[in-house]
Amino acid sequence: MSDHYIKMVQGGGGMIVNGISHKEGMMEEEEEKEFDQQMIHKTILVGDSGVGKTSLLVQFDQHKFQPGSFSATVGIGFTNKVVDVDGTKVKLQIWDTAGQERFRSITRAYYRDAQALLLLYDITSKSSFDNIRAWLSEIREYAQDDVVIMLLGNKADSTQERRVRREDGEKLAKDHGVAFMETSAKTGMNVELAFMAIARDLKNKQTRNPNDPKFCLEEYVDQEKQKSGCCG
Ligand SMILES: Nc1nc2c(ncn2[C@@H]2O[C@H](COP(=O)(O)OP(=O)(O)OP(=O)(O)O)[C@@H](O)[C@H]2O)c(=O)[nH]1
Repeated sequence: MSDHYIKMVQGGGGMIVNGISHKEGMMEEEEEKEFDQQMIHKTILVGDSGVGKTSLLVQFDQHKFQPGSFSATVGIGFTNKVVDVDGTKVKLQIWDTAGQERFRSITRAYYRDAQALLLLYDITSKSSFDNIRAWLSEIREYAQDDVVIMLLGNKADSTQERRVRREDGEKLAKDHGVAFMETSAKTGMNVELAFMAIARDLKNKQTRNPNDPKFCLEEYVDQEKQKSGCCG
């Protein structure tokens, strides 16, 4: 799988991207047996450089945040994560893409295999928010028609530096028919919820009986946010 990386440091059995150790990308044979291949879902993180894609994934996977100097992702890498949705194990294969323009053609090549996309902007960066429309049209052009999309306004902990109002994020998401929440890779706010909502939607899509009511990601996200009493 290391071919998928333009530049990557191979560490003992694992993979290192941006100095952060990712879990072994290839599934172990034993682990693979446990999973119905149909239940492995490709999810891609996209958005401008610096919005916090790698940090979000590290927070979800390792419950860690590494503050300090920013090192842009080069190429693309992935992390496997198993989550439990109502007693069913769902495997998310989460691809962390490079936000820099020069890597866009690589990112695009991964869209068509993606079942879900987490599209991030940084609430302290107006330009990252303004670019969301362009990201969405690119996604519509290259990804599958039924891809699950969630818009995330990251760095919600940075209240002093906020440049994008939550209402504006909500409106944009609504206009494009996608789910929305604000997250913080730093504090962990809504990080688990975002990935769990995606996993639940993907699982429901797959196991749904034609007579069951259709799962609505946006409604589910809203309900969960209310339950947790969270604003984001
Ligand atoms: N305060 C705060 N800082 C964050 C958060 N998420 C990421 N950062 C910081 O933002 C910078 C960029 O984060 P990355 O995760 O590397 O961004 P990226 O989107 O992966 O960037 P590319 O790899 O270039 O596409 C780093 O300095 C992080 O520490 C957050 O939720 N809150």
